[in-house]
Amino acid sequence: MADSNLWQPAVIDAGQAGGWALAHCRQQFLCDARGVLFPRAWLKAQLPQPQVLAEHGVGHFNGQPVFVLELADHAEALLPGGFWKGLRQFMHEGDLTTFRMLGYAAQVATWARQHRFCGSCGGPLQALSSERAMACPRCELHHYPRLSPSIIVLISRGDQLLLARSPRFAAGVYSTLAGFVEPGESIEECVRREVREEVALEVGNLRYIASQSWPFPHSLMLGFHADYLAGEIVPQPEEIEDARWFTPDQLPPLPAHGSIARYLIELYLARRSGAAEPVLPG
Ligand SMILES: NC(=O)C1=CN([C@@H]2O[C@H](COP(=O)(O)OP(=O)(O)OC[C@H]3O[C@@H](n4cnc5c(N)ncnc54)[C@H](O)[C@@H]3O)[C@@H](O)[C@H]2O)C=CC1
Ligand SMILES: [Mg+2]
Ligand SMILES: [Zn+2]
Repeated sequence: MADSNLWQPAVIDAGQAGGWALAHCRQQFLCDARGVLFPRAWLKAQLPQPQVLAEHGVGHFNGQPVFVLELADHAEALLPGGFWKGLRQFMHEGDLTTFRMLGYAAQVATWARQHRFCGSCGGPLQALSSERAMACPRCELHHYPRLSPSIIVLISRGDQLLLARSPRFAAGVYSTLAGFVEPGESIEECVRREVREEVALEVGNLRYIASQSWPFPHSLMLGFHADYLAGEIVPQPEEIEDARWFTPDQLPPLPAHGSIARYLIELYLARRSGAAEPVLPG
């Protein structure tokens, strides 16, 4: 279980001195033998100035302020004994408090990297100290962190579950269907559209189950269960390599523990068999 008192997100002015620093670049964090948090003044003294594209206060760890530095590239020589470690690896290692802190810092840092200039007028942006936003002094537009709502759905037909493979998955792994919400649609419409697009089936009786922040790089997963209504599976070319009905006693390799995909599958199996329900971390 994550200790919610140990890590608390907050907006902190980067003009403030002291605290700890994280160094991020494209979903990876700089580490050394001591870990991922560095004394901030010390770390900044090690880094050549042009390396630091942005700096944001992201919250408090154990009561101390934490800042994230977005670095231009993955140079390891920046730090004696330094190496880069991916956000996914932190997730797999299972230290939930650290993963929540790094997931949040990665989203802020990625957004900061991509919002140094105003997308409307092209002028340089400035961080606000009152809220998490980049403001344009020239045209007064405020740019907020980017979130991409995405649906994820477990479909069942009697005793069977529909699971599918994307070519991006690890060998052998099958998962629930997922996809980004599009402008103008409700999340229920999104579930029906994604299922139609990816496997050409019709589903009904949608039940919202749970949500999960998915910082790869900025998704918010909205998890559903749906019943099969009609159709034959036709996998979407390019997106879906294979999709099949599986019975609970013949399941393929499943997505990683901690993912909402895994949770939706395990929750359904637990409810069917009367076993203890799994817990979605977060
Ligand atoms: N936490 C979990 O258990 C799982 C999370 N996911 C996440 O769900 C999200 C959506 O799943 P996919 O099947 O990849 O989506 P999808 O079925 O909509 O297809 C992906 C395609 O959508 C387009 N796209 C990329 N970013 C977009 C955005 N922000 N808005 C709209 N379209 C975009 C691209 O063409 C991309 O190839 C991804 O972030 C994925 O990592 C997916 C499965 C499990
Ligand atoms: Mg998809
Ligand atoms: Zn502007």
